[in-house]
Amino acid sequence: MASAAETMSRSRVAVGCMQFLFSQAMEGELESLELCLERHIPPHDLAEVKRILYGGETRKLSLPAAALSSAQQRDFELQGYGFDAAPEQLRRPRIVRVGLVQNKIPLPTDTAVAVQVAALHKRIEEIVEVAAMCGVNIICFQEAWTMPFAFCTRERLPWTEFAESAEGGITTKFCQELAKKYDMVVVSPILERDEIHGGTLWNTAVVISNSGALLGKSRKNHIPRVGDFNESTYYMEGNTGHPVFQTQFGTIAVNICFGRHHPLNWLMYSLNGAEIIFNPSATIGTLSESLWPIEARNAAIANHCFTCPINRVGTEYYKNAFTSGDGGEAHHDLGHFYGSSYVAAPDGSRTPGLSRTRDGLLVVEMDLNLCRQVSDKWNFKVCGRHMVVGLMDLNCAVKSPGF
Ligand SMILES: NC(=O)NCCC(=O)O
Repeated sequence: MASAAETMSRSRVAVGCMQFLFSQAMEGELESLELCLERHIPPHDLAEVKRILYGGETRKLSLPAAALSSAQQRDFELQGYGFDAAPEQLRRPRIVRVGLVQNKIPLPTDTAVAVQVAALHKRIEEIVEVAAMCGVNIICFQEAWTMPFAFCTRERLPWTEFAESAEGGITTKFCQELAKKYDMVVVSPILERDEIHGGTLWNTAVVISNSGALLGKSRKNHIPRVGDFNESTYYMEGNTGHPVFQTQFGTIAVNICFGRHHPLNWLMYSLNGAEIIFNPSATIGTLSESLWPIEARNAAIANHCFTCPINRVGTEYYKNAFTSGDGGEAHHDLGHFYGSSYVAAPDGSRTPGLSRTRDGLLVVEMDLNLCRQVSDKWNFKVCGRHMVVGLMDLNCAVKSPGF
């Protein structure tokens, strides 16, 4: 016969699972802004609406039938778009395909840590396989992709057990295998435990070359202290500066989630040479959805580069209730992660977003020559450089008022 404690713990797990299934099935959320526009705007106005809202209709990529049917079987959305540049006399086009992955957590948050990580690896593996069929050269996953976004709870265990070494952890090894197998650069944002520096935690993107070699890492440099985003309970602002990574397919950088609210952050990655800046995120509708279409797109315009914001999807349920420290009721979830991953180009145009509710892979082909072409036209970065020099002067003036 089961003891009272066993019975209680079994029924708690059952309640957790039921609530998980409930939240997965009952979101009642708008599926996507674009589908809504397409459904309700008369066809003769739609092209003009898209031109005004998105900078025109982005070229649709024709993706392999096998990829489309695999995505359908595996229950995720697959969309593909292309950005072109003008032909040049001295430079060949520099065509690259990027893949953005957004996904729900496949298991309830109270499942054993190793089982959750394995399920996420499996889910990502099946999406990456489809990305490879679509000719993706660089793929990026969502922020802290190997775990639920549990920082809202402020609990230590079991969440800190999801942290791994950026250099030798099982997730980095897994991504190195994927990179080699598919000849693909992999950007893998994880919760990092830095074992050789006191076991500290960081929110880190690991960048792996298409050969499988580790190119380096970039740590989140702005940490939210807003609503239930209690991340500074676990880690502080990163200490890796604004690194860029030279890959076979272009120079890339990773500006993790909250960093997208800071225009100077994007500017620094871009001044260091980034042509594509990924922004793996975890954010919710009530907090940031009206900012989402603006910030990364504005960064692409201001810095003459491509930007790739990625957001997770779904509602993640936690067994123990937590509060927002604002006198409100204790609750069991952070809110709805609204997906809507997209790519913005330096000329200000952008792709439609992926779904607000479904797992998805966005494949985007881009000609990196567009970055310099737009830069030569608008020259925003020349003015940006003056801004940085100006700020440095200001800093000196404050430190030594007689300056
Ligand atoms: N993950 C994260 O930094 N979220 C904060 C909320 C936001 O930046 O929209």
